[in-house]
Amino acid sequence: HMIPFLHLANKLAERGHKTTFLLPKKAILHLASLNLHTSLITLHPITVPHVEPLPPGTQTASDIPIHLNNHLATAMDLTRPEVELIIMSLESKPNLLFYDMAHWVPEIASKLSGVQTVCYKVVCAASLAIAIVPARDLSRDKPITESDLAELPQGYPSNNVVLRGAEWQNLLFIGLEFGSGLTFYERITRAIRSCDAIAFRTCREIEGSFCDYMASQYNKPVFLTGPVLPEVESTTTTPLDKKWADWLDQFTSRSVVFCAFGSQFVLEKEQLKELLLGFEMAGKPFLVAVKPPSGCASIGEALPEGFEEQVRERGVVCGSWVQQPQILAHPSVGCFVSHCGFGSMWESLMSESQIVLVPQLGDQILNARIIAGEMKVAVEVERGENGWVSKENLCKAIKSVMDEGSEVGEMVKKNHAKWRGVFVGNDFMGGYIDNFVKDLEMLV
Ligand SMILES: O=c1ccn([C@@H]2O[C@H](COP(=O)(O)OP(=O)(O)O[C@H]3O[C@H](CO)[C@@H](O)[C@H](O)[C@H]3O)[C@@H](O)[C@H]2O)c(=O)[nH]1
Repeated sequence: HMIPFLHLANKLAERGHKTTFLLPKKAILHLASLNLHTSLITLHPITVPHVEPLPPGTQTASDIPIHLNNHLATAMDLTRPEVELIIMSLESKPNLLFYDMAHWVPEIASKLSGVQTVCYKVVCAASLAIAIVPARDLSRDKPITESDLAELPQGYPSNNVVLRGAEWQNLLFIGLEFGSGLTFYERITRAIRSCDAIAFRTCREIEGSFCDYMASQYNKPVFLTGPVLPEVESTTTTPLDKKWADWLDQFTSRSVVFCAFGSQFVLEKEQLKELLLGFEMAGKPFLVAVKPPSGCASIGEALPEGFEEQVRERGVVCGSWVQQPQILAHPSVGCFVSHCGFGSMWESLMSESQIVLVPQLGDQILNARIIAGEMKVAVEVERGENGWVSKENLCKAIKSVMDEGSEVGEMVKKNHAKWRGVFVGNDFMGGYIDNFVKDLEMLV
């Protein structure tokens, strides 16, 4: 979640506002190049204390498998004294404190007079509206079940942006512990209840009803920042590495399939193998950038036998971080196979690529319902009963958007162009930020 916070700091800096951004040292190394206004944005290190059973040196969620996030949240809570000290010793008193899951930030603000707090949410508003609202009485006395969740909270504003059947399992984690003895549900409701304003990285055009629902559930003002994305073509943005630019340059316009699944999710080895066979089957050039699957130290261990030989001319699998926005902006890329994390969702909507979705976690499924189900700008890959994504289904989805003359392909392309026109035209993003700044000024 640090990338979207930094994007927002950049937009505020463009309007002359200063930000001090507290984050782990390792994240600073990784994200420093995204800081486009070093004179106004200070990246200030914090030390993440060791908490068992986290591997030594853990600093961010992308260092660990998802089931350990609970302990990382405990470690985050232990940074509170350091965070408080840093805030108290800032040269000038801040007007606003932004936070996400650190529910205790408003308690620090209350020690300084006149400091307002904003709980900034960088997941879709629908994912909070469906799960983490007071209308759900998720008491801790009994474990939360799928059927508890499948009953929508009273007043939830959609019958389409929902999970179905076994997909509800993806939300059971909200009843589990997420740091310092709190459940995820308790942590997030506490964080939202204690802020002065809630902010969402979304827009009214696609999530207005969910934002209104959140405002009424929490009885708080809700401010929207819009998508908040940097200009990929700008001179301040680091250009795409030559290695990838050269590789992509050899293919014709819009012919390459690019796949990435975000900073967090780790596939099972067999599922990754199956997906790779699906890319090969689709017959297009492809670049897959995913984390090595569970149990594998490197991506090489996860490749199907003879795969590298077979796809040498047209396929690459990379197990480390690539510059996703720059790759999406390359003219050879024609299809983005994405997990539909909220950041990737916005980046895909702004791109000219066709979009194929393989959502993994609960919020990603809701994002997919919004952009594939409601906006009809993307195709979601069908899963088998056990949640398995077969090579045939992946190949079918890719071909449905890439093959010439495909009706589905034409339909999503037309809808995507229409929505892209909305998001890219008329200073859509700038207008949202300007309004957001006005909302903040009123709050202050
Ligand atoms: O190799 C990579 C992989 C990712 N990215 C960037 O990293 C960000 C990834 O963000 P996102 O698409 O939101 O995915 P996750 O990292 O998986 O995000 C987490 O946070 C999201 C909210 O931002 C939630 O929607 C997801 O469920 C949760 O896993 C995007 O800006 C990508 O461009 C890269 O640049 N290179």
